[in-house]
Amino acid sequence: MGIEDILMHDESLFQNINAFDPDYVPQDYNFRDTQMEAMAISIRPAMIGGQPSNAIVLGSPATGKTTAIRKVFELVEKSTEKVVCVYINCQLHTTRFGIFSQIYKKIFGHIPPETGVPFSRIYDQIMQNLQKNNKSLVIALDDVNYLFQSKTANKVFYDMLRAYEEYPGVKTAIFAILSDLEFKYAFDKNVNSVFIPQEINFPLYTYSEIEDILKNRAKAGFFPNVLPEDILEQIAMYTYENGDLRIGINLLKSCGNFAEASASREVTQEHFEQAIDSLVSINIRETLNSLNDMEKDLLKVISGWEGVCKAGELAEMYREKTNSSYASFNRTLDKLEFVRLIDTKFTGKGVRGNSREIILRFNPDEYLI
Ligand SMILES: Nc1ncnc2c1ncn2[C@@H]1O[C@H](COP(=O)(O)OP(=O)(O)OP(=O)(O)O)[C@@H](O)[C@H]1O
Repeated sequence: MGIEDILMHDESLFQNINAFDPDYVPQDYNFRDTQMEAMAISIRPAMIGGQPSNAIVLGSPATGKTTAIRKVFELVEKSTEKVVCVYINCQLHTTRFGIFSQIYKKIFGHIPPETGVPFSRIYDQIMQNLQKNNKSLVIALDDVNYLFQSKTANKVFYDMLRAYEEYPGVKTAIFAILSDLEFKYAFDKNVNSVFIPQEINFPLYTYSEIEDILKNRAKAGFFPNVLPEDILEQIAMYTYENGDLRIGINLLKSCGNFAEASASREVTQEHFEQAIDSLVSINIRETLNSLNDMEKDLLKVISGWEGVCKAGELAEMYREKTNSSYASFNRTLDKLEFVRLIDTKFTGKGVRGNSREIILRFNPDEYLI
């Protein structure tokens, strides 16, 4: 059956539409060998009865951290039963109980009952099991900054890394993943003395790496000849400029959807432009949803501002409203700029950037803050 027949048959341009899903694990996973090797070096001692080492995994969103860790964990578990690897998303699991429940589930095959069982019992069962079976435990805490927000970071790190004191012979390590590069973490002393991580950096992809990754993804997702080379290049350039690979993967998918909707056999310039338009509004909405109350409050003040919005005047008004410090105002403003909801323009005047002009990057009438 040729491509024409296939298209006539099910009228789809997609060979595998799941290739664009967030949890799709690509077969070709290039450009991250160095980082995956560093992870393997950290875990390797545990495979021969030694102590695995801790790591901080740093990189902007969509630089491949989660995928790399999942791949390494899978390889480790394939080659030994001596190391238990658990991946935990800290946006979903923010409590000590929630996190150890995930570890418990990995070891015992089911989540512990949510009521009636104290944390200490679950913890004890996990550690006893590791001790008895002579297994090490390596956990990846993705978006670990959420544990600091919920004030559980110190407890969780302490429980994990000092387990050997109460359960001699138990070997544990943490891979802490951070995609908010601005985030400065600080632990208590008793955690600092046991959490001495090696740093594993995931740099932003270059243009040609992005193009290569997107080309492979398009190959896995579309039938041949659906995506012309020049559209791929435009998608790669847009992705590179926005610094987020997920945008490119989303764009591929929506280009395909727009092409299909207009019964076209290939993606055209018009479909690409439609895809860009739809993407911008989805992204802003998602970013707005992810803000905390303080960030939303500041953005509301900026949206309602009449005339030119200067940082100094904004700070005063915001601080009056919320009783917050200059430092927290600046942090919040930086965050809004970092997520690209605002731009700040230096005018060269004023102290400490007080005369910076704040410019909204979206139309506030179209979105609910
Ligand atoms: N080298 C690569 N090759 C192919 N696909 C990749 C590569 N790196 C990242 N991706 C894809 O980009 C998307 C984001 O990757 P991933 O979730 O691993 O990034 P991340 O750094 O953990 O992001 P975040 O910090 O936002 O959680 C996924 O769809 C993944 O498949």
